[in-house]
Amino acid sequence: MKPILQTERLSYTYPGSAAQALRELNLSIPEGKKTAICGHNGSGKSTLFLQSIGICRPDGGTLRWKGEPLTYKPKELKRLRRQIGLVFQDPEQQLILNTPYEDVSYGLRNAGMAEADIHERTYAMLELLELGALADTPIHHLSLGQKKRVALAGVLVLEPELLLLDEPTAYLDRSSEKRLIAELDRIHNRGMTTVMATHDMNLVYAWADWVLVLEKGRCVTEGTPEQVFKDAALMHMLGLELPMLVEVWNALPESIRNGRPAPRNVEELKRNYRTFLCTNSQEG
Ligand SMILES: Nc1ncnc2c1ncn2[C@@H]1O[C@H](COP(=O)(O)OP(=O)(O)OP(=O)(O)O)[C@@H](O)[C@H]1O
Repeated sequence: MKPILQTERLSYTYPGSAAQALRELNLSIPEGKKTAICGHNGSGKSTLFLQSIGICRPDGGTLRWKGEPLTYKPKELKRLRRQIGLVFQDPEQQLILNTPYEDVSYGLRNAGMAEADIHERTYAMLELLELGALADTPIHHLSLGQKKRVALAGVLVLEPELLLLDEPTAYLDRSSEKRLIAELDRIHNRGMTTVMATHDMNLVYAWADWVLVLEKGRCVTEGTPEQVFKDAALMHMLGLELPMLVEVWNALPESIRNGRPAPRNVEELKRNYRTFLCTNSQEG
C-alpha cells in the first residue's frame, strides 16, 4: 500500500507537560483507504492529527507527506493545510462564523475564489450534508450533530486529499451516525483518503480498511480489521473492547466459523448462519 502520510520516530511533548504525547511514533496512512486510529484516552490520536497538519513542530523525527519530509516553511504549511483537512472532535473549536453558509464559504473566500463559484460550491456542499435548509440559521441554534456536519462541510468544501476526522460520531445518535458514515463513504468513494480516530470498535470493524492502534504515543499494532481484532489477548491487554460481531463469532462453534474471520456486518453474519442451518438440515 502506498503511504500518503508517514511519521518516522515522531516525538512530541506539550509545553509544560512531563510526559511525551508521541514517542518515536512510526506509522503510515495508506493512500485511498479508510483508516481507523484506535487507542484509549491519551494514547496520542489527537496529537498525531495536530502534528499531521504541522500545527506545532515535533521535538524529534520526521513527518512525510507523499514521501517528502515536512520542512515547516510557512508556504509549505499553507499548501499542506489545503491538502489535509482536519475535523476536530468538538465542532465549537472549528466553527467561527454565524451561520452554516458563512462558515462553509469562509475557506473558499480565503482561497480567493470568485463569489459566484463560492455560492455554488457552498450550497452544493450544504445540500450534500443535508444542511441546505439550515444555511442561514444561527449556528448557536443548531444541534450538536448539525454543528458536526457544518464543521465537516467547511473542511470538505476545500476538497482535501486527506480527511482526518477526530471522533466524528461521538455524541451522535444511531441514525445521525449512520447518515454521517454513509455521507463519508460517498465522499471517500470519490477518491479521498479518510482517517478516523474513534473509540467505537464496532464502527472500526464495519468501516475501516486498515486499523492502527496507538498506546502511549506509539503504534503498537496495525492491519486489516480482521487481523487486528483476531488477537483478542492483545486487545484485552491494551484495554480495547472487541467488536460485538467478533465476540459473537468467537462464541459460535467452529463448525459454523470454519476457520473464517468474523463477518464485517450483521447481514453477513445472518447469511453465514442461514447457510450453516441449511447445510446441516440437508445433512440431517
Ligand atoms: N494541550 C495539552 N497540553 C498538555 N498535554 C496535553 C495537551 N493535549 C494533550 N495532552 C497530553 O498528551 C497525551 C496525548 O493526548 P491526546 O489528546 O493526543 O490523546 P487522544 O488519544 O486523542 O485521547 P482521547 O481519546 O481522550 O481524545 C495525553 O497524555 C494528554 O494528557
